[in-house]
Amino acid sequence: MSDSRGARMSRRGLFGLGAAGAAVVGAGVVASNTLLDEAPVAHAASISDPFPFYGEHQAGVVTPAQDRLHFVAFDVITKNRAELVELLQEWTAAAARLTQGKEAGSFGAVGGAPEAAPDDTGEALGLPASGLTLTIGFGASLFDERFGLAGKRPAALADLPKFPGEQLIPEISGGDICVQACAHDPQVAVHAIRNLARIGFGKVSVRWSQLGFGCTSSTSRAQATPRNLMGFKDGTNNLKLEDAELLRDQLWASAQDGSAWMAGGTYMVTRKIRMAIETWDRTSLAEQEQIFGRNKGEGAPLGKQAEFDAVDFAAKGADGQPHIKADAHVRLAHPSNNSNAHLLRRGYNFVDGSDGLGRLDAGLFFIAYQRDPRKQFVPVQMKLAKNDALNEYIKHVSSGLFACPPGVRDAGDYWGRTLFE
Ligand SMILES: C=CC1=C(C)c2cc3[nH]c(cc4nc(cc5[nH]c(cc1n2)c(C)c5CCC(=O)O)C(CCC(=O)O)=C4C)c(C)c3C=C
Ligand SMILES: [Fe+2]
Repeated sequence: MSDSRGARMSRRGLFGLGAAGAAVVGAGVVASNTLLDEAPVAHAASISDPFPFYGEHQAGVVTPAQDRLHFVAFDVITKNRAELVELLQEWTAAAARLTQGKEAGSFGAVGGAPEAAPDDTGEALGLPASGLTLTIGFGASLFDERFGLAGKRPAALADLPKFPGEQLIPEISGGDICVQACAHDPQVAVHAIRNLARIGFGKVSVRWSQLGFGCTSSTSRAQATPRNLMGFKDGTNNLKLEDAELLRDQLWASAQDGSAWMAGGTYMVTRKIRMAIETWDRTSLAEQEQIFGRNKGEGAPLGKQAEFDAVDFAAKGADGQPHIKADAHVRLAHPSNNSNAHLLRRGYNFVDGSDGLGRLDAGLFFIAYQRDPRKQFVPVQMKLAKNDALNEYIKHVSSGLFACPPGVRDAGDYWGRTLFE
């Protein structure tokens, strides 16, 4: 393709920042990271700004959770390993551009030859980076015989067991490769996934995807805790980007874990969890609060006053009963009752319309990152599935487990290089 009309154009360069008056987010701490910093993510100065793409870890994990999600799982349809590697390289180049507020390719939506399909789809023209992060993960099914990866499947990528009560739909579960796109503008997140799918035409096909809004977990102490669709603050006792020691211990994989290619990476579990919202809405406030073990207004542990007061599972009320019941969600999920297992939760609300019976098809698209799901998500979820009072109101319908490789170091690197090298 000729470059004659195609001077490099960015969304920004062409159409201006469009960021005037953008809200300031976080605590006003400006992103200051450089390549391969130990703590790669700070806070963008505004919700229009970009987060760095290159670094030791992928962005989109400890990055302060953005408001919108477009998550996609692909099946790889090419059987050719070289073609798959080439696609990962093309995707990486596009992701490096998109996350910085540029178009997917150097010609862009309108700068290429008129007789060729544009190398950007155009719907984000004029929009800023909007805090877009793109995070890739590899599912267990990629590690079969097709690409010679069978010997490289990490032990931590073991299939999840069947949990009591789950009703998984295979068509919206699993996948060879996933990409999590998070941004403050839904059009920017959707544009990114759409362009990755376009670039992957003939090599991958979309298996399933999910839109989300109103991040349901804060991942930084500078963020206010958001609320889930049950109306409760969600993410109060989440792993946060400021917890450096816990992140090293509980989030990032190391070479000593057994798969050297995953050093600096992490494991992502996704669960689409439908809520019986209409039933929940007819449940008394007192019962709702007992189910979670926190109050609805402040998000304080029952028996305490403020959101971040320490939980006391031994404390009892005047009736001699524990403030936080045996089957309360936070009692069952708390690290102190789970061999100190922590999760970095980064989920989103979803409403996929209604079900034709007058009920909203709504819930939580749960996403959790961790160093080893066998020691973290699996035991916690097994306990919840068996005992959680919340189970009366929720149903797990989709599941995913992905190994998210380390970050892309620089423009010569690509997503998954350590796996394919
Ligand atoms: C297996 C992991 C978890 C699933 C699945 C899950 C589903 C789920 N959670 C909420 C709402 C809340 N969860 C809260 C706390 C909390 N949840 C988990 C794990 C899972 N939740 C953990 C590890 C924790 C932290 C427990 C603690 O340390 O105290 C809370 C309280 C506020 C908070 O700390 O985030 C709420 C509210 C829903 C609605 C849901 C499924 C639909
Ligand atoms: Fe929870």
